[in-house]
Parts: sequence; structure tokens; C-alpha cells
Amino acid sequence: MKLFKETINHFKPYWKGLLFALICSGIAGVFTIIPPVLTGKIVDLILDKGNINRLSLYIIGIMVCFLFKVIFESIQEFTQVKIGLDVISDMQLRAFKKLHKTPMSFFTTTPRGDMLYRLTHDVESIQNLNNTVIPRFLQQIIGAIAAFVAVISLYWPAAVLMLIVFIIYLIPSFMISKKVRKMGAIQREMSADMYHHLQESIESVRLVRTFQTQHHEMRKQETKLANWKSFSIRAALIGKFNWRLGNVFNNGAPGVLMLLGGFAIWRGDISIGTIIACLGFIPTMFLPIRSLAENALTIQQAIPALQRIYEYFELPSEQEENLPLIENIRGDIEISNLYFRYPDTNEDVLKGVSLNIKAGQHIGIVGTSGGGKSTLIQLLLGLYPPREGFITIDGQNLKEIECNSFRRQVGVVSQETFLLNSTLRKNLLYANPNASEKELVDAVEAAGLLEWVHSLPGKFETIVGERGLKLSGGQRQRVALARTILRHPPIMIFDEATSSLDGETEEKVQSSLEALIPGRTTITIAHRLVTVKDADKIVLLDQGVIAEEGTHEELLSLKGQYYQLYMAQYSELEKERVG
Ligand SMILES: Nc1ncnc2c1ncn2[C@@H]1O[C@H](COP(=O)(O)OP(=O)(O)OP(=O)(O)O)[C@@H](O)[C@H]1O
Repeated sequence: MKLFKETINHFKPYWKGLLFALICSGIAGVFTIIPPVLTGKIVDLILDKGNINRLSLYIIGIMVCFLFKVIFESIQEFTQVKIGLDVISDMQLRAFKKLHKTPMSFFTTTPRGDMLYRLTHDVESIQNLNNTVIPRFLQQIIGAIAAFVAVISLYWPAAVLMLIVFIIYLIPSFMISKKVRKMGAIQREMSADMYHHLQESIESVRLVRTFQTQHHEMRKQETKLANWKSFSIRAALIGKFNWRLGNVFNNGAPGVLMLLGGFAIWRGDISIGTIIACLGFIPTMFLPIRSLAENALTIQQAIPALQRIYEYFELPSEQEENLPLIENIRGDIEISNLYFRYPDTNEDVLKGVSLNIKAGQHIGIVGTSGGGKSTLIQLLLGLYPPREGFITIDGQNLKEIECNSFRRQVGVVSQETFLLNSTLRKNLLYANPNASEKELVDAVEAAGLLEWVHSLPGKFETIVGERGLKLSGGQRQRVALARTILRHPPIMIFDEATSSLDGETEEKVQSSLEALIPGRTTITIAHRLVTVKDADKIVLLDQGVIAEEGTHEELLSLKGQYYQLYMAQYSELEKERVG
């Protein structure tokens, strides 16, 4: 019922077009019932040896009716297919928008294959239903109603008899359809699971080859395929049985009608022409159920697909709508008594973290692996809400402002740089499509990439990413850096931005970064302490707690964890210096 209501809501904006389609279908229905009536009249005319001139008139009448039927049915079908496609596009866009608003926790707990399957295969099966079954079904239903009305007016007992046959067929057909629908839902879940496994295997091909787990992956896919196949065969068999049942009733109905009709003719209640006209209506009356049975699989696939798409409409949103925007931020950040644990876990990753960052300050965050550094940044970006505590930006609680308006003013460079399968220019301008050519060149120069770009045959138009030029780790990070520069963000975050670079490249990128820092609030996460040595304040995060805090010199003089780490990383260097 909910499914039905939701679907109706999607069609509401297109009610005018639907009404037009319905009118066309009604007109086509009228042209459907005239030919069998005329056929009956022709039979009676021939048997009574009546006026032969009327015979040609009736035949022309039948031909004209068929012509108009086809014209109106085509207009109706086209209108409905168009509306259906509009509705499907709306649905897909709504699901897509919802995904972009949903909390990050959804992405960490939902397989990517499942999301893609819903937005592609599920939408496709709804499309199949829309393009082929629904427009014809409307014609068939209207045709069947018109035929039923015509039979009532010709010889009502025939109409009652057809109704009884119809109901007898509907009961088993309904029960089988219910079963097929349930099976259809399971079948789609199985397909989505296979799709997810395929996608994961392809994405992790390097890992699979390195660990030589091809056989394991293949066996897994084979088992999934075998289960899916045997289940699909059962579903198809049951679906086909429904269709055969429809055929039995469709072919048996004329026999029953002829029995009743023959008796009525013998008693002189009706003419032979009348019963022939009634017989002519049987295929039209049975067409909707036959086509339902024939398209059972398409329908049964589309219903769970619709359900699966609708599930996405109900996903929670990251934030409520219409929160105030934050513009032109200065960059004051206050993190107060932050507690956080990831969804579906029961241990806090951050345990009472407090940190005050003044606009324009450079803060370094260091600490042991798994200490919660990246998590803190994710919370700062509003990607996860804290369990306790709060974060303010220029004095405004992050929870109470539209996070996207804040994120637009933050530049993040992390270890992972995602490149679009497009030109270098498009990849760079992704952060700021309105940047001028000069800004683009300046940003690339600041990131130390200009020389490299000029050495490329296609310069800025070189395709990079998935199917283009493969960039080294250092080049990728510098592209990410240039992107951030193009955005002129008042807040910048570097999360291990230089960790995958060799010493010489790191130095170059580091000096590019340092040139950007003055005047902006900057947070640098680093394992190599030398990266944050010059920061205004360094925070050592250990197991979700700020263990030490101060400048490089202050922390060294504490002779605590920072000192230990520093000595471990640079003891050789220090020894040399002291020596
Ligand atoms: N999506 C997640 N779901 C559950 N736990 C997570 C998730 N992401 C991280 N964690 C856990 O949270 C803890 C902190 O991780 P985080 O990535 O913040 O540490 P980090 O200090 O940045 O580590 P590293 O220096 O190794 O990058 C770790 O114990 C990690 O296992």
C-alpha cells in the first residue's frame, strides 16, 4: 500500500499528461468495441440475405475503426512512456541526492555494489516495466472494460459468465503472483550481492594477485552464481505456470460461451451474429490478465526494485534542512570535550578532546597510529557527529550551521587523492570551476608542478586518472595541493599530505605548503615530526586523549612522549648536531 502511495505521489506532477493519455485510451477503447459488433451484423446480414450494399459499409467501418484505434493507442503509449521516463529520472535523481545527504556512517556500513545496483539495475527493471508493460496495460484494461460493457448490452448472461470465469482465474493467479513477487525480491538481493562481489574483486585485483586468492574469489563467485541460477529457475518455472494458466482460461472461455450461446440461439433468444460478436470480445476481455501473466517476471522484478529505491528515500539526512549558512569565516575553531565512537562499535575513539585554535594559527597533530588524528578531522568537517562535546567555528556550533557551507571554505589535502578520469584542467578546476587561467597557472606553479605540466604533450588537456596518464604519488599530491590553492580556503587541513613522497619531493611540496600557510588556519597531521616543527602549537594525540600540547621546544623540554618520538626519529640527526 505504501509502495502504491509513494508511486502515485511521484506521478502527481504529471497528472495532466496522464489524463490526456487516459482520454486517448478511452477513445481507442470505443474504436475497439465497434469492429466485433459490426462483424456480428455482417454475419446476420449474410445469413438473412439482407442488403448487400450495407456489407461494404460495415467492412469500411471496421477498417476505419482499426485505423483510429491504432492512432489513439500510439498517442497514448507515447505520452505514457514519456511520463514514465520523467518519473523514473525524478526517482533516480531523488535517490542520488539522498545519498549525497546521508550520514557518512551509511557509506561505511553499506556495500558500494549495493548502492550502484539500486541506482542502475533496479532503475532499469522499473524502466522495463514502464516502457513495455504499463502503457499497454492501460490500453488493455480500458479495452476490456469497454468490451465487457459491449457484451452486457449485446447479451448480458454472456457477460456474467465471463465475469465468473475471470474471477475463477484471478484467485490462483493472485496466489501465484504473490509467491513470484517474494521470489523476485530474493532474486534481486542475490543479484545485488553478486554484483557487489564482482565489483569488489575487480577493484581489489592487485590485492587478489598479490595474495594469489584468484581461486578463492572464483569459487566464491561460482557458489553465488549456482545459488542464483537454481533459485532463478524455480522462480521462472512458477512464473511460467501462471502464464500457462492464463492461456488455459483464455482458450477455454470461448468454449463455455459457445455452450451458453448455442442454447440461447436454439431457444431463439439471440441471433448467431450476436454470439459471434460476443466471441469477438473474448480476447480483448482476457488480454489484461494474459499480459499480466506474460509479463509477470518483469512486474515481479520491478516491484522489489521500486521498494529498494524507495528505501533510499527514507535514509536519514546528515543534517536537517534549512540550517543557516556560514560565510566568510575567519578560522577560529574551538573543540570542546569531544567524545566519539564509530557506529556499531562500543569503544570511544576520542575521549574528551579539547583544543582551541585561533584564526591564522598553524596546529600540528602528531601521535601514535590509531590515536584518533584522522577521526578528529572527520568530526571537524562535520562528517560524523560527536557523541558528546561540540565544535564551534567562529563561535557558531557546527551542529547548527549548514556543514556544506563550512566545508566549501576548507581545503583538505590527504594521502589519498581522487582523480577524475578527465583532463588535468578539469581535475584542477574541480575545486573552483570559476578560477581564471592566471589563477590556474599560479596555483600549479605554487604547487611546484608547472614545469611538469609544460613537459606533458597535451599540457593542461592531458587526460589523467583512470584511463589516462598515471600520476606518481608525489604528482597526485601536488595536483591535490594545486586544487586546494585554487580554492583560497581560510582553513587548510593536511592529513599526512607528504608522507608518501621521497625526501627531495617532500621538501619541495613542503615548501609549497609553507608558502600557503601564513594568514590561514592550518592543521597538519604528520608522522614525521619535522613536518610540524614550526607550528604555533603541536598536539600529541594518544589513544583518543591529548597527552601533550605546546610548541616544539616546549614539548621537547617536557621530555615526555613527544621527546621520545622525536629522539627515536631524529636521534642520528641530533647526535650529529650535538657532536
Ligand atoms: N570507519 C571506522 N569504523 C570503525 N572504527 C574506525 C573507523 N575508522 C577508524 N576507526 C578506528 O578509530 C581509531 C582511530 O583511527 P584514526 O584513523 O583516527 O587514527 P589515526 O591517528 O589517524 O591513525 P594513523 O596515524 O594510523 O592514520 C582506530 O582504532 C581505528 O581502528
